[in-house]
Amino acid sequence: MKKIVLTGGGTAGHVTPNIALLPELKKSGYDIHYIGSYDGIERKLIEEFDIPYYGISSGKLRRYFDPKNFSDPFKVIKGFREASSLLKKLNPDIIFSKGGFVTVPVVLAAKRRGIPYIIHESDITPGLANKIGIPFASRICANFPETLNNLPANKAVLTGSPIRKELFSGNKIRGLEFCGFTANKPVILVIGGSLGSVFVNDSIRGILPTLLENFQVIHLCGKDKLDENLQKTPGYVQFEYIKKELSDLLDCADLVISRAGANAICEILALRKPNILIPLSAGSSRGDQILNAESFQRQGFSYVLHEENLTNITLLEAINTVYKEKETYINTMNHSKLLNSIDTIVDLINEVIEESKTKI
Ligand SMILES: CC(=O)N[C@H]1[C@@H](OP(=O)(O)OP(=O)(O)OC[C@H]2O[C@@H](n3ccc(=O)[nH]c3=O)[C@H](O)[C@@H]2O)O[C@H](CO)[C@@H](O)[C@@H]1O
Repeated sequence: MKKIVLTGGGTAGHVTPNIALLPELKKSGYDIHYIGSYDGIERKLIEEFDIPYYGISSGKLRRYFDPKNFSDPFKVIKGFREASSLLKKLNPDIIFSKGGFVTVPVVLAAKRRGIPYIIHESDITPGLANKIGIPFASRICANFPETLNNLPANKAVLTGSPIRKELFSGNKIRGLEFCGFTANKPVILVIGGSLGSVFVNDSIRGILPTLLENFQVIHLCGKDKLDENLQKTPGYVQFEYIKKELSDLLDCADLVISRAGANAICEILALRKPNILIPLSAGSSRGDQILNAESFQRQGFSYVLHEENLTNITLLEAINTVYKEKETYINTMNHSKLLNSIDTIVDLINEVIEESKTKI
């Protein structure tokens, strides 16, 4: 039986593509193991699936000053030792790394032990963790065609991002019932990224009374970001994070307002949802979401509202415009080609294992 270790974590965007691969990997007969951090979101998300999970120490690598910069490198070294002894014990045929800081010790340990690994990059420009692993990776999967320019041509493959199959089988009625909504008013689904976004939350809550005159609002606001004062507002529901009901909520949404995390926007596109993207600003990140959002805007899939331009007025205008022009957006999205990412990635995994056997 072939053995694979999946790794990725820190935010859900570094985990849900791994989850999307699970059914196909199981069908292909893989013995699947997961390495994540001791207490990251990946642990909670993976624990629902029947696969062994191993926690390791994880330290963040930052490009800016933070007192933790003194302690985190030691965590990475500890994580490397832990990953190395885990890989010795598990002896997998291959590792699939979805990115996030916890993957750095794993891919470095894989390199040391001569275990081949594949990296997947969801964003247009590779994140720091993936950049560290790229030079020794057997293949690098890219989500955006633009990313190929930043990757070694002999290893880069355009695969798109694996999307969980169950997201395509949502049910509108179930979604409305789950929220206690009626079918009389259109529904806006707000997704502030997997961790939630204070900026997006405040922006939506700031226009809520006006919004609720014409819409019902489902708000995925992130852990510890519920607003108790709004709990009983008719036509408004808030959740910290939604797992299995997400497909139903997406199905009943007439419009989605979202951060521009690479996975969320690919899911929104795949489900043909008219959308407004509010990318995380360059001041708080490397600017990856701005590039993701601008790519979608150029292709006519999204209306983009940058943080610096967002006011109550511009947000309401954006909502009214996109809702009015929703058919145009849907038509444009209908012309986008959905890549068969899951099958392509599983084929690549098989290919790299075969290659590694011939090298021995
Ligand atoms: C702050 C930060 O570092 N954000 C990065 C992070 O975002 P983040 O983790 O938010 O990633 P994405 O938006 O790409 O993916 C979020 C995933 O969580 C799922 N989901 C979300 C909310 C919910 O309630 N339930 C649920 O299942 C979405 O369906 C999606 O599959 O990784 C992305 C992919 O590398 C990057 O583009 C983002 O810039």
